[in-house]
Amino acid sequence: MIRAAVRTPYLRACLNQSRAPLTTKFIMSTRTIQTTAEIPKLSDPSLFRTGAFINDEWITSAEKSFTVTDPASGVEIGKLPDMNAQDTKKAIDAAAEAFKSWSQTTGKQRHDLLKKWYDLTMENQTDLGTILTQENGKPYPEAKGEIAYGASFFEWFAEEAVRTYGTVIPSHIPSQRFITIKQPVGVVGIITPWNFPNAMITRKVGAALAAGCTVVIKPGAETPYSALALCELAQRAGIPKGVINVVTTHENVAEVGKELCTNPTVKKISFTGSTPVGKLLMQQSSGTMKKISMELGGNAPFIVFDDADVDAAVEGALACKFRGSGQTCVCANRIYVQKGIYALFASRLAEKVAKFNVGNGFNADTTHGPLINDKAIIKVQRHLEDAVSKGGEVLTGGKHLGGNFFEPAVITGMTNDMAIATEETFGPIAGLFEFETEEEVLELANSTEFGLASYFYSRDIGRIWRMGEKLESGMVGANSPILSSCYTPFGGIKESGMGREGSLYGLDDYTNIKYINMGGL
Ligand SMILES: NC(=O)c1ccc[n+]([C@@H]2O[C@H](COP(=O)([O-])OP(=O)(O)OC[C@H]3O[C@@H](n4cnc5c(N)ncnc54)[C@H](O)[C@@H]3O)[C@@H](O)[C@H]2O)c1
Ligand SMILES: O=CCCC(=O)O
Repeated sequence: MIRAAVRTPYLRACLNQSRAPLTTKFIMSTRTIQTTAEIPKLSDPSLFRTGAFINDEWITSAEKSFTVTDPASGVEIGKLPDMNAQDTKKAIDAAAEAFKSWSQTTGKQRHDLLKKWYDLTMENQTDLGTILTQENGKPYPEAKGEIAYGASFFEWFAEEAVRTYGTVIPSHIPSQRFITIKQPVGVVGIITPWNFPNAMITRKVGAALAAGCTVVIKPGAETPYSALALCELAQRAGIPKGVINVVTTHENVAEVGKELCTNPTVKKISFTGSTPVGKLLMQQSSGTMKKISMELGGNAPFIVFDDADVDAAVEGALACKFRGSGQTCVCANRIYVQKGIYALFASRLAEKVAKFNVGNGFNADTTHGPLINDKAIIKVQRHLEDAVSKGGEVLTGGKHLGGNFFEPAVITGMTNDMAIATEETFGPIAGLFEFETEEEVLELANSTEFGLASYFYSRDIGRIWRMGEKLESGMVGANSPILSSCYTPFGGIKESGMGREGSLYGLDDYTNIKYINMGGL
């Protein structure tokens, strides 16, 4: 148990002379957090697999192994083989062999298997949620929610598997006819992060398998057990040998990644993670001209106009900024609030954030879990200290509570020279910037190399259209803080990546269009 008192000494009466008087008060909080908890027993312990999964075999030994730890307690969860380029090559070969028959199955056959996988995932939702909370730390209800979200991609893409329609193109030459068909690209290399250990995999693998591709997955080293549990269920669903392979690694990640990107048998790389790693993988893949999908970092603006429903905007900011303790690529990073409601918004937001219960994700009253590791703690501390050193004021939170726990914070008086203005925090700090006009905030919102998600709150229909069209991001939430679903296209522009996951577009990333010209008629 860790106790932390947050004492903030004073409040400026106004943010500065020209601004509206600030009625916001600092929120004093004394938090007692529970870092340990009883972990529920798995009703099916065989879901906790202790080996990598290659060609339908569980591989428990390698030259080296790595340890996976519970980010809440620091307790070791288990060890897994730290695989290398040679192991990766074996997985690629297995996937290539399996592709020969899997690519020839009908859409209906793939539908049935994906649907079975979906059913098994939902039947085991609680156990999968337990594994996920243990390795990622997110609160148990949120983890079980992720399992349902992740499974929805199996269901959606099962239904899409039977709809990979081609086209008939009206001919301009009497003796010829033109058609297009969609074909699976081949073996896909999939690299995913730790923040959604289940859903970041399912939305790629669901689409890949539905299209007729086979896969080699490299999950986040912090959260590999969720990926392995999915493989156990895929095996039970009857998905054939070699169609899904998981290479586990930590220390050898660079060589495993390089093998996936340079091996000519792999025809596509689908990556979710940071922009610098995404750029490296693109460079490495260029030699074999692979098809690429990149779901990369963000720096989402969250804009609240004077004409917004302030309560809805506060609730939206709470959900959008603090989901997964701020460790979500689509989390609000820069919160812009118009001058007339700045103080009101700040005070209401801080009041709610002060009531969050930080702790071990398995405790029933925990609303926000730990960050993933000490690197994440160091980054949020750096962002907070940088903001404070440049004049930002912490209304609530901002303390390192020990271990990987950080007290969710609200900071006012944010300025554009602060790190949060340009860097993705990926943690629980809500920094509030004040603005005056729509033009000004639009320019600020778009002044980033990222373009994943943007959000705004307004009740002016003209403004809703204008902002929706002018914000430079792949996804925009207008009075809506959560964008993700299997039905809608997820993805970014600019340095947030390329490609779309989920939705009617999701399968396209895993198919090639072939044009066939039938002449001599
Ligand atoms: N756009 C999205 O859909 C989305 C979703 C989740 C996370 N993200 C982004 O991911 C980042 C946080 O995740 P992270 O810190 O795990 O990112 P990361 O880029 O460090 O790691 C992501 C994955 O890449 C692997 N990796 C790291 N170096 C590699 C290399 N040299 N070769 C091959 N693989 C390598 C990691 O082991 C992990 O599996 C944030 O920037 C976040 O915005 C984006
Ligand atoms: O972290 C990025 C993905 C989050 C989501 O799918 O909503």
